[in-house]
This record gives sequence, structure tokens and C-alpha cells, in this order.
Amino acid sequence: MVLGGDNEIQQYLDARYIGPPEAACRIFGHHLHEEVPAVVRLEVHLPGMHRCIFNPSESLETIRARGAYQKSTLTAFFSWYASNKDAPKYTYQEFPQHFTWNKTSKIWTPRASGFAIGRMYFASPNCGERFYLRLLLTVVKGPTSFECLRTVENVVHSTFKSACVARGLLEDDDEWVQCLQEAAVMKTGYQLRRLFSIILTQCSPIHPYALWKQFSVHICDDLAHKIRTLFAISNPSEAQIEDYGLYLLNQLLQESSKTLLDFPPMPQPNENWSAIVGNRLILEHRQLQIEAQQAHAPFNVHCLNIGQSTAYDAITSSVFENKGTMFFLNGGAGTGKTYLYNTIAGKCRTLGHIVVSVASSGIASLLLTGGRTAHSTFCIPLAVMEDSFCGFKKQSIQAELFRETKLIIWDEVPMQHRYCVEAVDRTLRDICDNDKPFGGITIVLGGDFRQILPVVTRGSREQIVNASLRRSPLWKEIVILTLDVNMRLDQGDSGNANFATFLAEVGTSPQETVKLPSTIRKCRDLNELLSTVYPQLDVVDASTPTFLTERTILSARNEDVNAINAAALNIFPGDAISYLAADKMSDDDEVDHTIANRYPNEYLNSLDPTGLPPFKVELKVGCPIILLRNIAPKDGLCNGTRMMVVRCAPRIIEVLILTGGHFGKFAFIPRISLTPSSSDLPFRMTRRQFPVRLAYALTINKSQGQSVKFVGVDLRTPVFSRGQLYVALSRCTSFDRVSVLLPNSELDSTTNIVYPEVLLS
Ligand SMILES: Nc1ncnc2c1ncn2[C@@H]1O[C@H](COP(=O)(O)OP(=O)(O)OP(=O)(O)O)[C@@H](O)[C@H]1O
Repeated sequence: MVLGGDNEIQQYLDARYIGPPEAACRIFGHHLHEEVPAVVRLEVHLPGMHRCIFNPSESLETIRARGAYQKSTLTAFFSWYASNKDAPKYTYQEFPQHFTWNKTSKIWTPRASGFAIGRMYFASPNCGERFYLRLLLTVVKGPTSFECLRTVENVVHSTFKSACVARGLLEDDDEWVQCLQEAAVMKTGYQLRRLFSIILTQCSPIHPYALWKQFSVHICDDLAHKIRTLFAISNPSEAQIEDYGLYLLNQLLQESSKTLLDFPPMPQPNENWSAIVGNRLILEHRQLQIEAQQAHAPFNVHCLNIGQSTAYDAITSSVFENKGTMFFLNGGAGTGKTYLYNTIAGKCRTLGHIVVSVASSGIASLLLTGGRTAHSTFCIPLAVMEDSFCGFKKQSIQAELFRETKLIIWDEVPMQHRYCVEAVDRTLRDICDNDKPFGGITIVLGGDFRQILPVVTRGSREQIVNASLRRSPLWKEIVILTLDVNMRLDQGDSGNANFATFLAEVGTSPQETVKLPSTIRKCRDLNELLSTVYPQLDVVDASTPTFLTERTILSARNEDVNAINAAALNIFPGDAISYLAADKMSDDDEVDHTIANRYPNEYLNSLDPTGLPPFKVELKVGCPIILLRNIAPKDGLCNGTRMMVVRCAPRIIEVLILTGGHFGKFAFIPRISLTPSSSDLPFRMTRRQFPVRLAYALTINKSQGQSVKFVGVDLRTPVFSRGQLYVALSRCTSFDRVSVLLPNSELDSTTNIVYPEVLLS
């Protein structure tokens, strides 16, 4: 039906068509549309730049006078907080949820009913100060004026931009100056060199050489002594000290597959220190040999159980007799695989053999003596294919090392794509000129096919199984050694034998649900789970490094882990320090304004992609955190390392390492620029933030390989991937110290996922 009007033809041209439902609504006087929830548009303007309505016939004086007292939603927001200083503090955008805007009287009044959301008008980064003002308004709660907005830590900044920099909301090269200044006050020498190498590799400073010049004296302050003792140069000059510092820095960079050449205009060392020192990789292994001799490693041999001893004999005889056998050490969780690797490596090293120990994940590598990740040691390409080779050449120092290597130990292989193992095999045959598997070097691949398998993004069951080592052509040549006594469970405890049987069933049974034994404590709610695993968390002295290493709560989903961590931090005493991130589109997308304009900063801030720290990291001195990047694996700083916060400065945090052989060492963590490794977002973003998250609770995947005394497993959301339930429950050293939280305290069973086709019988 077309409703006729005076000029029906014109209305038709204007495309004004009213259909029957709309016509009926209009006739009966119903509302044609409504917006739920109501959106209050919030003005964003610089001081004195608010909108002023005037009549052109008025005099300039009158208009100016009106402009001076007319209020905007922003200035009225400031005024409300100026006269209500003790009121609960909200950001500008949150304010309309609690207050209503009276358009006539231009004041905010407390909301009596209803709900509305606030949306600030957009300002693109090209708007200059208005953009920075808007950025501050997204985070500052309860500001009383523009000046208050520009004030950070009692310093009034002259511009909104510098206030953003001071709050860490913007990337800025001065950050590294401040970061190194803060670190230089706390530590010297090696730790500053390590920090400088992290800044170069992870933070892309614009002027690396200027930074080096400014801090080289601090970074090299331990080297005069080293040069005197190592090179017998009695009085090294400043130039020699700096030169040696550059050489050592270059070595640290090489651990991340970089060199000084990657950071122009950083100079190269003039002196050929490596000619004096030799192949640094071989030297590192010689150092491990010395440490093994001093640690009396063979002592462990007497402690091995029967299965471990049999495996030990088979592996060591292959090493000593140069048989080049390829072993697979198969054992359930806690059967002492890691213990055996370290014993064998210790024995071989004491006899002067080179043993390369690697693991598929950074965190598992920390449990091996001298362990590194397989990817970094073998330079495995990130996008590995069926016919890939590793990224080092026949003449490289890596090739030289492998030609001298007698044994390779590779832990947690089942979670690595088989193409990685095949690429290493292909490369070693090539560099050792030997067509035997792995170039004739004895290799022990180890792990547990009941635990987590390779991650194949959105992969089907068939694809995941096909990625596993079991499907590799190498498998048919492998000698399988099996360990079957659970050594993690305290041996004296009678209940643990039943628990070990129960764990074995969880790892192998194809049943989709598992009944949890009555010996496992079932908590009623999150508070009970927290107080069971972390008793007396509200007493600061109760939280010590050992207290933290002995406990963990595991959950399958990141969301649940975050909620548990927030609840635990809330209970833990002390003032929380908040660190905000500098988020931005990556450069390509930033220049494309159509994309940048679609996603304002507060949207980037609201994102929480996996593998990235949150926009707002809240920490307290004494709380546990987990590292999200491999920033210095040699020093124990790997993706997954647990640490305790010791000191919080504005641009750096000092931590105590809680995981593996580096337990008890101090380290610095700077803010670094991170990009999500995989993301469903239609653009690329970078977030400059401390690469850490709270670690009272962890995801199950991060806990693989760890032994913990008290374990809580949050099963309110059941496990969704194979092996997860088995990994979670098998972290504990005794059945009576496992607690679970089920969706309902009446329940006693939960979901389990097992792929029997990859299991070894
Ligand atoms: N022969 C042994 N004597 C004493 N303690 C042992 C022995 N073997 C293993 N352990 C201890 O048992 C615990 C579990 O061992 P380990 O971490 O080596 O097991 P795993 O098989 O590597 O476990 P996962 O598969 O979960 O990584 C460790 O605390 C380890 O020190």
C-alpha cells in the first residue's frame, strides 16, 4: 500500500514507501523503533573548545560570555567529580551507566532507574591532542578537570600526549632509557646485558646505538675483571672492555637467532674474541661437562628403578659403542622420564661426551640440565613442511657441535609435529654425511602419547593423529623402552597405588566420562578450591617461593584461569599496581585510515587474544606470574616460566624464577611489543606490555611436565581436548592433595577425551 500525499510522484522519487506493518503502527500510534540499551553520546573536546550555540545577531561579547559558562557532557562530568571528591570513581564512558544527562540544565544527576551506555565521539590519531585526551578519558577514573587528566604520579604534564606516555599508553623510545635507568639502580653486568639483548630483540628501539652509548658503562661494569682472568690482559682499556661487551651482547643475541648486524648502527666488536674463546656452543657444553663432574651425577644411577636401569643400560651402551640407535622412551606421567634423561646426560657428560638435551616446549626444556627448546637448538622453521630442512649450514657452529655430539635427548616429542622430527633427521644425515637416522647420533625421543598431542589449528581428529610421531616413517626403526612405575606419587602412601591405577585408566580408557574416586576432594565453590590449594593466602608472609612452587590450580579454559587469578589476587594482601598497555594497529593497518577509524583504541584495549598479556596487568609484590614469551631461555626465561614478583618499577619488574634449574634466580622483565601469533581479528595489532599473566591458576596445557604437591582442578567447564584431564590430575604427588571443582558439588564424574589409536600398548 502506498499512502498518497500531496505529491505522490515526488514521494515515489524520494523512495518513500510505507509498507502495511509500518502503516498499521503509525495509525495506532505505536513507537516505530527504539534503541536498547539507550546510548548517550559523549563529547570529547579540548579545553575551551566545546560546542556553543549562538544566534548570529548576538554581539561577540555575549557569545563569548555564554561560551565561557556553557557546559558540555565532559566539563559537567569534571564538575561533578570536583564537587563530589569521595564519590565512587568511574571513567567518562562508564559514567552514563550511573548518571543521567539533563540536556536542558546541562548537569549529570545520579541515575534512579534504567540503563544506558556511554560512547565517546571518535577522534583519530591525526586529531593530535584531542586523540590523546580521548585516550586518557578511556582509563582515568573520576578526573576533576583537564589538568587533573594530565596529572600522572603528581606530575602535571604540559600535554595530553606526554601524560599518555607517562601512563604507558603510548609507545615511546624514552621508555627503554627509563627501563635501563631503573634496572641499573638494581643490578649490574650480566643482568643488564641480558636486559639490553631482550630490548633489542623484543622491543625494536629506534636508536639502539644511542641507548648502548648511554648505558655501556653500566652494562660492561663487570668485564674488566673477566678480561683480566680469562685473557690474562692485566690492564684492559675502556675500548677493550666495551669491545668485549659488544662481543658478549652478540652472543646473547645469537640465542634468539639475531646478531648485532640486525640492529644498525650497532657496531661490531673489533677484536676477534671468538678466535680466543672458540665455538661458543661447544664451550657451553664443555661447561656442562665440568658442572656434571662437580655434581657427582652418576650417584643418581643407584637410585634408578628396574625399568629406568634397563633403559639406562640400553641407551648408554648405544652411546659408548657408537651404535647410533634411535630410542623412544615411553612412560606415563610421573614415571621418571625427565629424571632418567638427566641421569644419562650427567653420566655421559662426566665422561666428556657432548649431550644435546631439548624439549618441545620452553617450560619442559627448563627441567632438563642444559635444556633448550628443540626449535631454537635445531633452528626448525616455524612453518615446517613435509620436506623441510633445519636453518643452519654445514659450516655453522651448530653443525660443528652436532658433529661432536654423542647423544640427543628430546623430551615431550608427542606434542611436536612429526615434520619437526623428520626435518632434524634429514638435516643431521646431511651435515654428518651419514645416512643412518639422525646422522648416526644416538637419540632418545621421549614422552607420553596419553598427554597433549600436537596442536593442529582447527584440525580434525585424523589430522591431529597424522601429525603425531606414531605416523612418521621413522617410527618403524625406533626401539621402544617403557617405564611404568609412577615415581611422582609419594611411594610410602598406600592410597597412591590405587590412584596410579586410576590415572592409567584416565589416560587410556575410551569412555567419555570418568568417575572421580571418593579420595579426591570435591570443593563446593571457587573460594573453597582457593583456600584448599592456597591456605592463608590473605597473610603476606605465607606466600614464599616454595609455597608458590608447591601449588597450582589448573583449568582448561583461559577465561576460567583469568577469573581464578583475579579472585586470588584480590585475597592476597598488598596494594595492586596496574600496568596499562600501549595498543596500536600494526603499521600497515594504521596508515589505512578506513581500518583505523573503524576500531578506536578502547576497542583494541578490550581485546584479550590468547598468548598476549591483558591490556591491564595488575600485580602485587609476592604474587606468582607466568612468562608468555621465550625471552631468554638460557637464563630460564621461557614461555611458561613461573616467577614471583619481587619489585615493581614503572617501566620494569624484577622477578624471582620459580621453575626448573633456575629456581631462586632474579631477573628483569621489560615491557615488550607483542603481536598475537594467530588471531581471528581482521587486522594486526601490537600490544606493548609486560609479557606476563598472573599464575595462581594455569591452563592445563602450560602445566605439562611439572610436579606439584597441591593441585586444584577447576572442572566447572569440562576438558575439551584429548589428554587434558590426564595431564591435570597427574601433576600431583599424592592422591589426597588433589582437589576438584565440578559444576555441581553433587556430581562425581567428568568428561574425558582419549584417542586410543595413538597410544602404545
Ligand atoms: N629413580 C628415582 N628416584 C627418586 N625420585 C625419582 C626417580 N625417578 C623419578 N623421580 C621423581 O619423580 C617425580 C616425577 O619424575 P619425572 O618428572 O622425571 O617424571 P616424568 O615421566 O618426566 O613426568 P611427566 O611425563 O609428567 O613430565 C620427580 O619428582 C622425580 O624427581
